[in-house]
Amino acid sequence: MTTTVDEFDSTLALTATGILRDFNMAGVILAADVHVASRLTALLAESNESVALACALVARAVRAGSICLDLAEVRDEVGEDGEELAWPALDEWLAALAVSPLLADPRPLHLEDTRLYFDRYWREEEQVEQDLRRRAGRTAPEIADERALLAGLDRLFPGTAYVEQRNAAETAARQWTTVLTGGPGTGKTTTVAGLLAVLAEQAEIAGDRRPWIALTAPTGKAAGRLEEAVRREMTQRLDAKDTERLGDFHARTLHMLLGGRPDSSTRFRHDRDNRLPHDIIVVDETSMVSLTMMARLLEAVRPEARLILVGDPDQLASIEAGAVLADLVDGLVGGGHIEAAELRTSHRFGSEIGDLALAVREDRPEDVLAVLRSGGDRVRFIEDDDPREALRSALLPDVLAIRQAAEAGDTDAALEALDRHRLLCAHREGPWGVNYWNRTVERWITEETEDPLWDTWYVGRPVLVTANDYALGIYNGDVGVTIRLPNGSLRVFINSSRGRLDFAPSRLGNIETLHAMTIHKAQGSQAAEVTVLMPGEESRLLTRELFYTAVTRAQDRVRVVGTEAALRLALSRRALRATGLQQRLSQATGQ
Ligand SMILES: Nc1ncnc2c1ncn2[C@@H]1O[C@H](COP(=O)(O)OP(=O)(O)OP(=O)(O)O)[C@@H](O)[C@H]1O
Repeated sequence: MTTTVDEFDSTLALTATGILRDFNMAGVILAADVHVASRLTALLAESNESVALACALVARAVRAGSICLDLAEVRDEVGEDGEELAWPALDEWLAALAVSPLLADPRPLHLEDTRLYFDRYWREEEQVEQDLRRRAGRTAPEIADERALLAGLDRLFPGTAYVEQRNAAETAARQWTTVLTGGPGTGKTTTVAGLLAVLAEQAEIAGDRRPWIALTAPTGKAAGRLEEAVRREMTQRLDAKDTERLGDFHARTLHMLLGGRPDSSTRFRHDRDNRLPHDIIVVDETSMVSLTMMARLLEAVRPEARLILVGDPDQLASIEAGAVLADLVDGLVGGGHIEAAELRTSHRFGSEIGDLALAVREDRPEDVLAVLRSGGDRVRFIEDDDPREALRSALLPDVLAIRQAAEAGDTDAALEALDRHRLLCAHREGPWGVNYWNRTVERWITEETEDPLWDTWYVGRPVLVTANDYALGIYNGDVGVTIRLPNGSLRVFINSSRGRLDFAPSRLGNIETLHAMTIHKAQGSQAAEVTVLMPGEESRLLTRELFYTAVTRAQDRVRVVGTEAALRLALSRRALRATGLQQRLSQATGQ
């Protein structure tokens, strides 16, 4: 058999030989993975091909968000693409690794059972495990006045409607580390606000100063939402005394809380030698926190500070390596180190979106389809493999409303129209991708308005900020609109957690057009109405977590566009990430 090699295909490593070449040609590993393996094996004079292959496969695993490679499972996980390849037998593979210079000091790789790690992730995982075990092993925090605690919980979470939240708050009040989990609208923020009030009351009773509280989240957008939601709870539900006890606060990104350093993207001003001064640290959207950030946070939290990790473990995990929240639920709670604080009842959605989300979480595909097809107001399923017409009629009214308001210089109306609707795509490129749909919407605008939109910056261009810019005060996930000022010039107005800011277009670097957005980027944000464009069945991104994350971005209405086959496929596939944190935490003694 002869194979034609496309020498311009950047995924192919033209210099690869032997087993690396075979795996590369089959599309299992990319050129970048081959380079990592070749460099490491050359540096440490390792000639065993199966070790080189293991190296390349670890690089591949990390690219896909795993912390490590499970050698016992990789063959199944690769599936069809690897069927014809000469995989090493597991025992021989492990034996070759055991004597490899790559696993001797200074070891770039670590082997733990059948899990193979790059050193950095192995160390981070171990640090996270040990810090969590240490925190869980401390004597429980003292309650200044038991009766006042119970009375406070009853006051802040009254009646049967709040029982779940009351119990979660009580659990959290009695431990140093809490993982507070729940789907969207299950009252996580309400629980946090009530818990903070109870803890502040306890501090007052004990004669301590007002607790120093940090509210934080992995993205600026999520931090902004957290602050807004806690403020809302304070004004709507807490009485004046509780509010006064809590004092004023601002939510910040984890980067800002830990204190970014110009010389490093993975090290911060606050660390084990310079701990955070706070007494209570609340982290929202913990599903988006990577292993590296969790490691940095845990080393910076004082042992006698409470840590409350809030999130939804069914959502997509961080785009960086790790699936920390799910591991904490399975390992820290499942391993019996701490008590669970889980919220299950949705209070926000009309029941249809709540029912849909629950059916996805609980893996009931027939019910998912039944809710989607029930013909209700809030959930619609447009079963079409050519979504153009459906999307045009769904999107155009809001797109034109943004444009009209932007032309008239009405920033409020333009930003309000922008928040009404999001088109979410799984991919960036290709026919189901954000780039294609951004261009398509722009073409529709041209057809409707006869404006050719020659320039990148046009009136009504909605934008998404894609990187934190501390100098400008805008953060990854912030959104804005390009407005025409009375003098004819264009100015971009962005809703940031620092308030509404405006800029000349030329000052903005990390920006994308926002007629469509990837589901990954939409994590941590919501819109009144969401249209989810399902990719074709061949999409590798199609997973249950992706679909769940997409539909739960909607506050009032969700429209799913795609085929039943694609939907069923998504529901049947989990976004698997190999990590060892859960296993480590589940072991009785992990020291
Ligand atoms: N026990 C309850 N009974 C009725 N309504 C509630 C209850 N708890 C919370 N709510 C209301 O439900 C909505 C969602 O609550 P909250 O914002 O606390 O949920 P959440 O889990 O933080 O949501 P998300 O993560 O999706 O932002 C809010 O409007 C809140 O006031």
